[in-house]
Amino acid sequence: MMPRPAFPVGPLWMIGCGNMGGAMLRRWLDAGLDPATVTVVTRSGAGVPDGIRSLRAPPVDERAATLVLAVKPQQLDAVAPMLASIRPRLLVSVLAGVEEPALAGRIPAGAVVRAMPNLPVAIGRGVTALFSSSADAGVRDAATALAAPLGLAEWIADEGMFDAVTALAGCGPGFVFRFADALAAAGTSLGLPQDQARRLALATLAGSAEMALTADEAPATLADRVASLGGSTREGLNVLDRDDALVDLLRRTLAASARRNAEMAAAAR
Ligand SMILES: NC(=O)C1=CN([C@@H]2O[C@H](COP(=O)(O)OP(=O)(O)OC[C@H]3O[C@@H](n4cnc5c(N)ncnc54)[C@H](O)[C@@H]3O)[C@@H](O)[C@H]2O)C=CC1
Ligand SMILES: O=C(O)[C@@H]1CCC=N1
Repeated sequence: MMPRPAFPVGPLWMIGCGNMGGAMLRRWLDAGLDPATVTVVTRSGAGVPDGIRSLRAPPVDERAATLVLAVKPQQLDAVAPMLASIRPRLLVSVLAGVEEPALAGRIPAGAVVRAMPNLPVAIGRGVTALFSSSADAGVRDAATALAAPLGLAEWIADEGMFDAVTALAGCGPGFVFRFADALAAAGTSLGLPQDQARRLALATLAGSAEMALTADEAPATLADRVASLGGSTREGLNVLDRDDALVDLLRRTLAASARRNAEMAAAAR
């Protein structure tokens, strides 16, 4: 296995540390990020990992080399003024929708990287999409080094694709968790005890995903392998496939999320 790239040299400040910031930071610390180089700035002080300096305003005793912005898009204008004179080498924003010029215009930095992580980064099995208009190799290496311990990291060439990537991978775990519940509920409706149905649903999802990730064949081929001719899986697949029911449902699901990302982008322009 390739050695993981080293974390960028500190100090690293994280602004906002809720569901996503907290998941990323905990994973970075597990992966060897030096806690002494990290400062978290939040409104409430809640949710900051033990052993990390937690403040309500940016520190005055150091300058951030890397600034990770992890507040909600709607909170950007509340935090931007206190960050406007920091001028970090690298600003990494995980804000859905909010575009690079909107970030650079509010928080001057050597370079801006948009990152779109998802919740499984907490266990190092997430997806992080990255975009920057900067071609600087140092900037790209630093962002890649931050994303690598979180799971799969992919650079996106066109910022216009970022709302789509966000809908698929950023929001995706929410849809998968909902699917897991629906699969379990469907099992319960056939008579299985609720806790057993949930265990079976989650293990089935995990095993199928792992198998699809490592298989040489496409998921469609794997589905055909489950569906024996004249058997019961085919009957079930016929329900999902009729009039492209599942594909259509997911198309509308992702389109709704992408639309909301575009609205948040427009609000921040
Ligand atoms: N939750 C998720 O799965 C994902 C979230 N994101 C992005 O991550 C960002 C954060 O989302 P969540 O973590 O879910 O939200 P959250 O509400 O859990 O966390 C927000 C954090 O910002 C802090 N905050 C709010 N106002 C502040 C202020 N004025 N000054 C300092 N800190 C302040 C809060 O104290 C909290 O720590 C969003 O921009 C979202 O688009 C991106 C990908 C996935
Ligand atoms: O729901 C949201 O707006 C964020 C973006 C991706 C996942 N959560």
